Amino acid sequence: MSNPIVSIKHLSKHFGNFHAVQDVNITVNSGDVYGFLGPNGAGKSTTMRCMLSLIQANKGSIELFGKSIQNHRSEILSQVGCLIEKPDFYKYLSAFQNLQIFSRISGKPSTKKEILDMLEFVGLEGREKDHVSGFSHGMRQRLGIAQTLLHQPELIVLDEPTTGLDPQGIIDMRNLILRLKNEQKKTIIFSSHNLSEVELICNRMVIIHKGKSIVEGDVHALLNEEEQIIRLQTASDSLQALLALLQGQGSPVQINENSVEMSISKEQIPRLNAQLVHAGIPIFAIEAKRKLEDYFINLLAS
Ligand SMILES: Nc1ncnc2c1ncn2[C@@H]1O[C@H](COP(=O)(O)OP(=O)(O)OP(=O)(O)O)[C@@H](O)[C@H]1O
Repeated sequence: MSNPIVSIKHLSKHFGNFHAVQDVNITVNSGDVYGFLGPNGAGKSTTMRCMLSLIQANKGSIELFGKSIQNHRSEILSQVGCLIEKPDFYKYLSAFQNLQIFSRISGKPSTKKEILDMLEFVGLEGREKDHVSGFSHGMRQRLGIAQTLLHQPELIVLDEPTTGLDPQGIIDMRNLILRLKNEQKKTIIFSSHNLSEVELICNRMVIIHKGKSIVEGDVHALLNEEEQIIRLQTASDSLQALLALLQGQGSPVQINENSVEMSISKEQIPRLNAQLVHAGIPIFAIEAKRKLEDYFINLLAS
């Protein structure tokens, strides 16, 4: 197996007495679209900042492209494009002029054609001469991505790139990330607090909660678990009959006045359904959630 692009081991970062990140472990391989998933304040941005050496970690090792960020900072960062904060532009200059200035500052000036191609790639063709002041939030985010790509980095790091975007903007951003992976063969790390977003575009992910990496791995392996949580809703006067029928089938998670939540394997669900019909127990709804989904929803609530 090839060496990981990013290897973070036992990373910790505190601000005064507050432990923002504690013993986080992350491995990102070449070609991954890797999701940092976690609720607000979980420690995603802090982990990214440490990873890019924008802030100093207190403990742990961080290697990108097989080299320590501490010892090879500029060499490593020349291969990374990042959008960590809201991108800042010269509002009264055009999209083209902004990219031209950034590419000159980066020390690797792009040609006119390269800048126009980049604007086309992010879906801003035809808007290159327009002032950024007239751009929507989604257009600015895409221009921000164009800026991160100008120096042809191998790794792209995006901190919550869909936050604040309207539904179309979110779809555009997701498609752009997938095109970066498929057409440009980039490795992408992005953070989100939305499980379904991570599921849609990532092949690997880590869940970060209260500064700790809780689960890391292949998105489909983590989400397509056979074990499910189902919620059966019945009439309150049928609850006892329902509980009696469920005895010995899976393990109850929660019992309410007119519903039961239980953990059960996927293939048991049709048989249970048939038994409920046969016993004449009125069921108003059966909802199934994957265990990780349930787990993540509980994390958000905690
Ligand atoms: N410079 C700082 N000084 C003090 N506390 C900080 C600092 N930066 C971050 N924190 C705290 O560390 C915790 C983790 O913050 P972080 O921004 O990494 O979370 P996040 O997962 O990216 O959340 P969000 O989705 O809200 O951006 C938060 O409680 C935050 O208030």
